[in-house]
Amino acid sequence: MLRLNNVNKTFFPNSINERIALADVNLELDNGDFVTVIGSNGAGKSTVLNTIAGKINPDTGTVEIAGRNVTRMKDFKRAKYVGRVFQDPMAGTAPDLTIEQNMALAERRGMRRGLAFGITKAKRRRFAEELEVLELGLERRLSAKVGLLSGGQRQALSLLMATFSKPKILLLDEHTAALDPERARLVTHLTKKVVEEQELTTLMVTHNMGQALEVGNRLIMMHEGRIILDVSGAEKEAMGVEDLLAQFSRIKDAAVSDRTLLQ
Ligand SMILES: Nc1ncnc2c1ncn2[C@@H]1O[C@H](COP(=O)(O)OP(=O)(O)OP(=O)(O)O)[C@@H](O)[C@H]1O
Repeated sequence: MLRLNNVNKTFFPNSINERIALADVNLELDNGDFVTVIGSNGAGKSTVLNTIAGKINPDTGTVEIAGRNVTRMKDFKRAKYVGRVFQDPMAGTAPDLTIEQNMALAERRGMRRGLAFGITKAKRRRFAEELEVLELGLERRLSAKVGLLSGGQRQALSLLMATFSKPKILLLDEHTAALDPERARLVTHLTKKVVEEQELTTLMVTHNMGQALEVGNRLIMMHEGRIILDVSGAEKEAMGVEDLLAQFSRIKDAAVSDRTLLQ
């Protein structure tokens, strides 16, 4: 479903500010894989997501989504294959538009832009049904401005909107990091539910080790632009936070990110 082949990315090459963000990254995700990504500061986690989304062009290597080489495809064209939720609850939704207007826009993602929202009765009913899944009562607030929602409600809505057009790959970029623990738990729960129900292929960056172990069927750890650990299935299930910390301590000079939460 997703394939990164020998992807390299260096920022400011041959200068004093040179940063090797990705060094020969090879990664293959099968249909329905839910992979959590952890790593040290500057390990390259966001750069991996940006490369898949087309925000960053790799220097060398290729990106394939659903068997198609998208390496040089512009990000807005790739948007129909890629759903993404960011850390900032403000990033995924438009605060001055209503819930239903936001959803109508999300539905048009990857299609020709137009200003008309075209919200019919049938569409409104469908949006309400989609929102019911979240169990937050948002289905009764379709005409409320999104700016009035809490951070957790906005992230839940962003998650729903990101998965609207059945993306080939869902990218979650520390999407619970800015939420308080209770809301983070709620959004984590919703993430599991949405990903399972829609059988989405998902890559989730998190700085929370407990969360990285709790969700998904596979976990990768990055350090200095490389994937240094890749565990799945029973091996992942058997792992605890202390095992991840032990992995970090085995790497010379590596320290867990200073934002790391153990659970
Ligand atoms: N747009 C950019 N311009 C210059 N350097 C960048 C850019 N984006 C990332 N880098 C550098 O590339 C390296 C990898 O950064 P990246 O943001 O992918 O790491 P990360 O694993 O997401 O880190 P963190 O957990 O600290 O957010 C770092 O050295 C970073 O400084």
